[in-house]
Amino acid sequence: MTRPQVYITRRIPERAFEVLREHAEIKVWDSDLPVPREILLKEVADADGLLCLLTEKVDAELLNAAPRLKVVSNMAVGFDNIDVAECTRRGIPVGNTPGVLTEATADLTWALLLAAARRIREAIDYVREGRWITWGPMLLLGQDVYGATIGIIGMGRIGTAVARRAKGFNMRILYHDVRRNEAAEAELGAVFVDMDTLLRESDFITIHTDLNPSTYRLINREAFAKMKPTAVLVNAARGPIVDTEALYEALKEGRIFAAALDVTDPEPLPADHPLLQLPNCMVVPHIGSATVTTRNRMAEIAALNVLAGLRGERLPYCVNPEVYERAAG
Ligand SMILES: NC(=O)C1=CN([C@@H]2O[C@H](COP(=O)(O)OP(=O)(O)OC[C@H]3O[C@@H](n4cnc5c(N)ncnc54)[C@H](OP(=O)(O)O)[C@@H]3O)[C@@H](O)[C@H]2O)C=CC1
Ligand SMILES: O=CC(=O)O
Repeated sequence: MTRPQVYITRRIPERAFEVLREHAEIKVWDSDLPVPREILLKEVADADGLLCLLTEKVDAELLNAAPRLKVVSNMAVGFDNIDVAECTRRGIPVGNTPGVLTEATADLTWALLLAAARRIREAIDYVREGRWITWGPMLLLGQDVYGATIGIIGMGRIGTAVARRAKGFNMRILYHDVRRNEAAEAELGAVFVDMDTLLRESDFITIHTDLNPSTYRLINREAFAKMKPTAVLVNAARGPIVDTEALYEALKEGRIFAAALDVTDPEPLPADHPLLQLPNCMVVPHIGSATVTTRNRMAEIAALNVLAGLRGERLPYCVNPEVYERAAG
């Protein structure tokens, strides 16, 4: 019997190969850089399973090029790179990797929040550039975190994990979401507010929604105009949720205190982008889930999703479960 073919679009942790090797022929784009689109379109021609990353666009063109595809498995929790409706229409289940990256991403969010509040990037540059002459009463003054107000946009898994950490800093926790999260309210004393209140009252604003039509450029000029001049914005979700030009203006003109971004629009941000010239902006290269343990777990789940799809079983983590209703109906 011929074994199913799986295409993996990048060098990923070995754990994925351990899960799949016995059951499928694996072909991998064995590089740390994304597979060029034209190669990807050729490679999926005989693929039964696709294990991809958030850098690959899975759209009708790709699906047309992959007539045998039985499963698309994203090694990420976010799946805005995938045309899920189109996959569903074709009866293809789509998998993602929720939960296992929640704590790592919340940790990174807090690393950014603290670093932006206390101007750590500027402070490191200051020392490295030999400008450190003496202790300075007015040197590199930042914002207090302990006891401040945090506004969390998107109180899902990662938003809630960020709020748990905020409890340890004795913060007042505001949040906004499309629906209330009563569990987070009961556990953490988080208070559900409208966006206006969150923007006006928060000292720290962190973003943890998925990217969807309702969150695209949710943080725009109007939103920045409502924030405190001392506010710190952290985006650890998706770049296009923030209007980059509006952010640049707000930072440049001192309408907010600082921003720290794990994700950008465009992504990657070119090295000569004006945002990178601003002392009150800190950018890291989309490393929210980048710990050894977390990436191993993500690889494992992504592989288990592929395996289930190849076997015609329900994916352990499926973003379009309606695909099974269609199949049953
Ligand atoms: N920087 C990084 O490396 C990482 C980034 N991410 C990003 O973080 C996102 C969140 O992950 P996770 O917490 O696991 O996902 P969840 O689905 O648990 O949380 C997202 C929350 O955002 C809510 N939401 C959706 N639209 C809006 C809106 N317009 N206004 C307010 N809230 C909204 C969702 O509500 P509802 O469920 O009702 O739609 C949900 O409660 C991912 O989609 C991904 O894009 C994730 C991991 C790592
Ligand atoms: O951005 C990362 C993800 O898992 O989504």
